[in-house]
Amino acid sequence: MRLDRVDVIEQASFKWQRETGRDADVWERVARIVEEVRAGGDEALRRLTRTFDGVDAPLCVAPEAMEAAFRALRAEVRDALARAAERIRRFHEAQLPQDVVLRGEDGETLEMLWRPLRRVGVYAPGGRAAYPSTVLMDVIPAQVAGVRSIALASPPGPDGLPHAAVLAAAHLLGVDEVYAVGGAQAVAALAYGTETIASVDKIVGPGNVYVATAKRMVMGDVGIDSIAGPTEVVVVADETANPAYVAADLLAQAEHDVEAGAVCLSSSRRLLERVHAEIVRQLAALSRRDIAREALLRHGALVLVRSLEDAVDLVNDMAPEHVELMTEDPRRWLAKIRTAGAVFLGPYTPEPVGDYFAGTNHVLPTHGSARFSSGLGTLDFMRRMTAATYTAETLARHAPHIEALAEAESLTAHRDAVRIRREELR
Ligand SMILES: NC(=O)c1ccc[n+]([C@@H]2O[C@H](COP(=O)([O-])OP(=O)(O)OC[C@H]3O[C@@H](n4cnc5c(N)ncnc54)[C@H](O)[C@@H]3O)[C@@H](O)[C@H]2O)c1
Ligand SMILES: N[C@H](CO)Cc1c[nH]c[nH+]1
Ligand SMILES: [Zn+2]
Repeated sequence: MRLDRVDVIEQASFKWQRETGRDADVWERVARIVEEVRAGGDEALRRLTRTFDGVDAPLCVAPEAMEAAFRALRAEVRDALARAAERIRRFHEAQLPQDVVLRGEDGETLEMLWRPLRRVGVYAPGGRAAYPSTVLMDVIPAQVAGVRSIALASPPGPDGLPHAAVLAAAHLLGVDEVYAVGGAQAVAALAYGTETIASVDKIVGPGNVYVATAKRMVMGDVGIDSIAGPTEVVVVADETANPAYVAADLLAQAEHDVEAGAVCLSSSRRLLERVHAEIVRQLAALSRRDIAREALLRHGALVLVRSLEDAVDLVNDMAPEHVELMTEDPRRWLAKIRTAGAVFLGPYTPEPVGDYFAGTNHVLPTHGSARFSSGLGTLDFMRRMTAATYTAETLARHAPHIEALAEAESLTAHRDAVRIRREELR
């Protein structure tokens, strides 16, 4: 999006450019970091932290430092964190699944049982901003799911510690294993382990393009939640939308990262022109205007669509992290949205309510990955396991069919494992 003159583009010429981390340069850089950590352990982590964070930081954060950070937090922030935590916990408790138990007609019992993961690594970003809210979003669903072992990684600031508010949030939630390490090196350490950091079964949490790329790279050796990279918002607005609200919400995501994306789709040229004017006006007063401006120049757009139907089709193709519906009857359009991380309805649900307080999770898939993955939730910290119990009668009834299938696959030992019992039962 250009900011020096009104810039509204037609739907036909809109192509959303997103940095995926797939480009050779980022991929190679991250691959080198991951290999360095695998080969060099703690020593490599310290070296990489010096390079990318510019500090010599001890890896482990002492519980006293977390408690001190919690005590030093402004009372209203402490109160807001506690209230947000309660709301997030409530919504994630409501997501706890039920086991399935099916008693079959031949006497068998078939079960699908949910089990918490044993140990997870959670990432709270900390490069361009501090994310105590992400600590809540990462940790609470894990706790609700019943995960016993949680390791939190977040990059150190100039004092060698993760941001004080991140430490305070960890203390509030009772997380006692915190590492001052960030970026791709943190993901590699959690995936493969070092002398100090024990490897985990799954890594969750958002981060910049290096974090997101490292998660892609270690996936398979450990589980990951989703590709939760630089944030994105698409606002679908009609002529009833307030241009100042639309502009404010685009800027709210643009201020995260120069790689953030912010797009408004509307069938009203007049609305888009007014949004542009509002962006220029509001941007000038932003504390992070340099980041937001760069993000808008690279990944921002005001797109004139033929109709709101077309806007929703476009949303489904883009599969953005966040969608805001600032239209008349937003529920009508919600019903047609199939691929988005999270949707915010109406003029009084700006996306930051979800970032901080509503109780929904703000760790969400970006870069089109909402086509196949979802935002973080309680189920991400659980896995399903099936169980089957046969009686002698069940086996006797099913044996001929199992044996026939085993023979069709030429797996005679399979057949015999059933036959040996059947013969004994005769
Ligand atoms: N999708 C989501 O759910 C979600 C939620 C919250 C935040 N976010 C995103 O998280 C990101 C946070 O980014 P951030 O940068 O502030 O913090 P970050 O913690 O993700 O990244 C900081 C780390 O990046 C590494 N790094 C920086 N420059 C590097 C380079 N040139 N080469 C290799 N490594 C390098 C460093 O190790 C540093 O510690 C933003 O893009 C934000 O939009 C996304
Ligand atoms: N909008 C970000 C990605 O969903 C999350 C966040 C945290 N703090 C503020 N915003
Ligand atoms: Zn945000």
